[in-house]
Amino acid sequence: MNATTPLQAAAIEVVGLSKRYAQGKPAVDNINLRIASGSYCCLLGPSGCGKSTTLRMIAGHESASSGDILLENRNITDLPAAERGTAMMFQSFALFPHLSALDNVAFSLKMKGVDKLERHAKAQDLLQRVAMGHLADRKPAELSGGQQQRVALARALITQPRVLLLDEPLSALDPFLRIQMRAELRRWQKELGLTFIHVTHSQEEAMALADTMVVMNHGVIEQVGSPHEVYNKPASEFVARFMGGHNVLHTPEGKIGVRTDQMQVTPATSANTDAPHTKRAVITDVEYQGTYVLLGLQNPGVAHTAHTTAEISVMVSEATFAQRPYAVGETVQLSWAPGAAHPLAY
Ligand SMILES: Nc1ncnc2c1ncn2[C@@H]1O[C@H](COP(=O)(O)OP(=O)(O)OP(=O)(O)O)[C@@H](O)[C@H]1O
Repeated sequence: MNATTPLQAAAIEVVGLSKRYAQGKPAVDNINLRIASGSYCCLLGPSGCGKSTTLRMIAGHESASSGDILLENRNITDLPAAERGTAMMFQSFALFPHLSALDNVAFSLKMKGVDKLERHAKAQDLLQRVAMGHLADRKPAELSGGQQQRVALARALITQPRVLLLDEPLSALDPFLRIQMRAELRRWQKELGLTFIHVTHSQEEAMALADTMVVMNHGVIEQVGSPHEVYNKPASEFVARFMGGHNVLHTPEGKIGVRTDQMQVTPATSANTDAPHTKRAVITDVEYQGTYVLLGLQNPGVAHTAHTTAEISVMVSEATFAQRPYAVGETVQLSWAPGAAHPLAY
């Protein structure tokens, strides 16, 4: 699939990019992608889908088997990592524990042989930019998670990258900190006006952060779009199921996706069978979730045991459910507005 973001200039363009580690299907299989300059792009997909390999090839930490990578129209495919104009921020920030914030930020300049006075001045300047100037002498263990993230950001920025690459930067954090940190990442990206490419396996994280989501599976791109587009119009059964909140139904017109909150439940009557945009189903689970009740349903005639998993889920508001509660075993009629059904390509 060709994935293009029109109008804006591309910071990164990937053309026919593949990575083959061994015999068999490539880890990344001939992908095409344009990432708009100044945008927040999330590469998303299940474990093993090829998202980290894609990021590592952009970073120059992995060679491409074929294809090209362009950064602002410059072909960087075969350049060493340090000459590409990209920088990487790793999982849980990967700061050196024995170095101060200042020395962590100055580290890559030290490796390049920049003298101490100059590298410290540059590092201090960057720490000030991320509101950490006053804590430059602290070691990572003496900083909060949020402060560590800002040091990691300053450390990545010291090479003046055009594109910042983030490999699951939040995955090792506890859930509360993760939500705080992602809001901060998003703020810094907008403030710095840089292009961020962030790899995650979390749909929620990608939806919260991305201007553009790239959903990958088995080494190929399944869909590219804004979180709203991807969530509301999943292109394939995989995307609908991976994003969650959707039912995949087989209709005479083909496979469709319908959001679980856009299906209505009514008691089954003999009058309402077999109409378009409706389906008979039997309730197998009733889960109270607070503001809504989640009904699990199965096709009629399927034997229901403790091991049966619901084929269809429907969210009913608490108030609607209170007006007409449903019980396990009850046969109901599901219906949806024609506009709520999205055709799935495969
Ligand atoms: N160095 C390697 N040598 C051989 N195979 C590899 C190597 N790195 C990755 N792979 C394989 O390539 C495929 C894609 O891996 P990749 O790490 O890109 O996936 P991912 O989507 O980032 O997964 P995760 O979320 O688990 O990190 C997987 O099948 C993986 O086993």
